[in-house]
Amino acid sequence: MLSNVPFDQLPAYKKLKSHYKNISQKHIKTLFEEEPERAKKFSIRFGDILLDYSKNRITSRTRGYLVQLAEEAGLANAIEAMFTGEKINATEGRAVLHTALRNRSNEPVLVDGKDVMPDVNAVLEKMKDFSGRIRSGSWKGYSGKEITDLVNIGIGGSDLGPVMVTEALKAYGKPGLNVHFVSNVDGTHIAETVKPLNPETTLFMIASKTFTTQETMANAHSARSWFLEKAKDEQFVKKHFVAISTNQTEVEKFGIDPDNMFGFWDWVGGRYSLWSAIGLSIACFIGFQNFEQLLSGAHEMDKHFRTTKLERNIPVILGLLGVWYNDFFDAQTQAILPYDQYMHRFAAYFQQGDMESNGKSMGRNGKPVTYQTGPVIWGEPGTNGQHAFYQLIHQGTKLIPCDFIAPAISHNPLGEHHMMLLSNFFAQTEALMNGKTDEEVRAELKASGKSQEEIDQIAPFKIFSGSRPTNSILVKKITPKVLGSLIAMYEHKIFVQGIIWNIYSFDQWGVELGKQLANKIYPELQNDWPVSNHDSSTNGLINQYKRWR
Ligand SMILES: O=P(O)(O)OC[C@H]1O[C@](O)(CO)[C@@H](O)[C@@H]1O
Repeated sequence: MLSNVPFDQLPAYKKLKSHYKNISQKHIKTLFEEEPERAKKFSIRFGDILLDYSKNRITSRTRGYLVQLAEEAGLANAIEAMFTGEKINATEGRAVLHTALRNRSNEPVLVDGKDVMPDVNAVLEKMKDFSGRIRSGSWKGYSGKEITDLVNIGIGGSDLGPVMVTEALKAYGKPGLNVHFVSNVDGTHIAETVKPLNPETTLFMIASKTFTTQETMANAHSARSWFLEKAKDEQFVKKHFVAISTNQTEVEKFGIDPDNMFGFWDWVGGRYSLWSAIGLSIACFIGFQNFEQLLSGAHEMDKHFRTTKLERNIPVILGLLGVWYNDFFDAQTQAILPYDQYMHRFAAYFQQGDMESNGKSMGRNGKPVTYQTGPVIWGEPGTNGQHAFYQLIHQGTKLIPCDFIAPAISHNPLGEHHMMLLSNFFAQTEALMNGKTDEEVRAELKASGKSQEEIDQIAPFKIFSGSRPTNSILVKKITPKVLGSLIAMYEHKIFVQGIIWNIYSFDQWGVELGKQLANKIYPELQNDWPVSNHDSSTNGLINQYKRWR
């Protein structure tokens, strides 16, 4: 059982409130002057990952109070409850066991008294066999040709993880085997994706936990029609369509051979499912061995999370820092900024991971929370972001805690590119911390030959307050293993915050209302009669649409 005490009633919350008053005016630069060895004190090394969180507005005392907060929120018990298959997703009555999917130790994990590992391993074996056949060319299409193009059709958690990972690990992709992803119900997505493809060499993976999601089923049916236009014979569907789902009945209804179905279980949340059969496109693209490395990296992070004391525990520290800014500094957002072009979908992936998990306002005690919960997650790769939105991070009125992520070794060591990229990575966190004082600005302007009048006019605009908090996550190289650890690190960070905020992180009821209303409106669009049963705005928009279409 998870505890359910509102976070602002925990004793450490009050301590942090008054501590905040003392520390909030202190510049991070001053903290470094007071403690020149901060970097050592506030960094954690984990294999090929180094987290340096010293450029934050914290002291050892802050960390102590934050750790106390985690203890009082019952974090240690909650971690055990998750790993041991307790039904901590109480509003859906489910266990939360994405960690079992990557449990490389193979130690039993029980749900309702049954070890899930044999089933997990059986699906992995099936994925190994299938991905091997696709990659070797022994899986043939209906006309005897090898498969060259895989199209994953899914949305949300059945899309974002595979998209992000296949992009992040593109350097490991098999030449000649292309992966495509269709998610949007906008017909443009499927139409543009299949345009250059040949049905003889294309295989569709219909990825949907429920196999009832409107977008995915519409796209799957359109893909089937596109395929049959050329293949003609329904019998060929089984060579070109596989399903990834928990719902065998619906899979069979669609006409997919149950032999071509890859199962998973209700204890795998959609946004935590890339480790399951949902990762089939990943396994095909980077190869099963690399997929296993991805799982291993995540498993290593799981062990770290489960066994390391809280003040040395990476996901715990990241989670607590997030709480510190979200609830004491009133930061509204959190930026994730990878200095790695391959990681360009990483922030988008964790938009779902974090915002669908912790975008909740009802406490586990059934009462609305009286404090801020999940932040808005956003970000783009550096250095592109620098030329787009960093202005606001440096000089805007909002406090935006940022995670900077970069690999020391590039997959494309082209001339000096990587050194240039990393000089920006290092420079940005330093600049955000130090800022630029009035004095420094004036000295600079003077040195450039400006008159006193010009200096007085321009100086105020060139001042940077600094003290803008960042975490630096420097990794050796983005390998499948390192990526697996990074993803698991953020997953557990989200978990830590959900526990502290006393909310349920593993349901997503908020997505339902929009779905219900769309289903209600859809039949109203199927005729040309004006509607009058909604509010005047919705009626007006629907009727204008009907006049224009
Ligand atoms: O895999 P399914 O069942 O098609 O659901 C897709 C997505 O829809 C959601 O339920 C809501 O967006 C996500 O949690 C899930 O990842």
